[in-house]
Amino acid sequence: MTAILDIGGFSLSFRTAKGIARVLDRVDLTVRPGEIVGLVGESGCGKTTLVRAILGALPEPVAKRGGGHILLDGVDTLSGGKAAQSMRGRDVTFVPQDPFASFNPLFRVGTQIRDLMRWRGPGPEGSRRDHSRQTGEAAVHAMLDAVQLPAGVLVKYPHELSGGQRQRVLIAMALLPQPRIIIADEPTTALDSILQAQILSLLRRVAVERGVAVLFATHDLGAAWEICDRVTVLYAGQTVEIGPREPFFRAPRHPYTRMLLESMPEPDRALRVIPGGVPNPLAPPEGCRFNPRCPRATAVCGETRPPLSSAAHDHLVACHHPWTDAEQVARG
Ligand SMILES: Nc1ncnc2c1ncn2[C@@H]1O[C@H](COP(=O)(O)OP(=O)(O)OP(=O)(O)O)[C@@H](O)[C@H]1O
Repeated sequence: MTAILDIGGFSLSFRTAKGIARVLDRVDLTVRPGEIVGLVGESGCGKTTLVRAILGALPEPVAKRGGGHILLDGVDTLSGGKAAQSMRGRDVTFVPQDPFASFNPLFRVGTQIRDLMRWRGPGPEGSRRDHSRQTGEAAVHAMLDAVQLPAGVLVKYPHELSGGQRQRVLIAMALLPQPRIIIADEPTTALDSILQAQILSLLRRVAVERGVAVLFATHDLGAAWEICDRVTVLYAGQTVEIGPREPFFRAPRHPYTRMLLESMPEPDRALRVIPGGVPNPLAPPEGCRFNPRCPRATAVCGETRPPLSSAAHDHLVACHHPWTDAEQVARG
């Protein structure tokens, strides 16, 4: 199936006062139509930078594009062309991390939703994009219903809603333009764990019902397990593993993925941490960027970057010494 989002060999650096920060290094990632893909990695691995690049919202002129491509439905999102601009907020929408900062505190929620509909709502009557006022109102009410909010939220100010309600409104706003893909950057980080689970299952349900694809950036593997069909792991700006949810969590191939999974808190087990930290992109290690922290690293890992290669069906890993099936079975 042709990917709705196709990122291949994409590199990006930032010019800083201290030199060039090589933040993304030949990243690969795809999202197929209707699919929910997790973009996972520790803080500082480049998730937000990649999300901004997909949205065509990089800080100019400090961001410098390297090689590779980001194609959204075949359109280069960083081209600055009309096609890329008109996709933003329509074919691709965004659910941000902080639900409060994303609203204007001076206007009622309904006003902000109607403004969005005016600029990015569905178009001519009968088409996929229908601009008529009644249809717009009906769509807003249907969407509030889908995210389980009463119509009364429309007359409230953002500060009169709870964090969970604000995030539900933002999900409704991301769905209203009938996008092909929603980009969600840590959408539940600001919420407590019970609300997080509720919002994630809501996001999954409404996306699946409407056939909308989701790219879900998170540092939380538990959250990825909750809602994703596939997971892509980014480490220090490099794609290290891509796999379907079940085999990915049952038999991770990359040592980083495995250690990331082991570092998830579990009852009756001491917390395990990955020693060291994500490298500074001003001076990243040669070869595989995880090699200084990796217990399986050998000389080749510091010399040559391993290509992404097939580990199992639809499961790719970029590692010179990936976990094998036999090792997974022996380790349990
Ligand atoms: N405008 C910028 N100029 C220079 N460096 C930047 C800029 N924006 C991000 N970076 C650097 O890029 C790297 C990746 O940051 P990014 O925010 O994309 O990571 P992340 O995985 O989203 O982390 P987090 O989960 O903490 O947001 C970091 O080292 C960060 O300092």
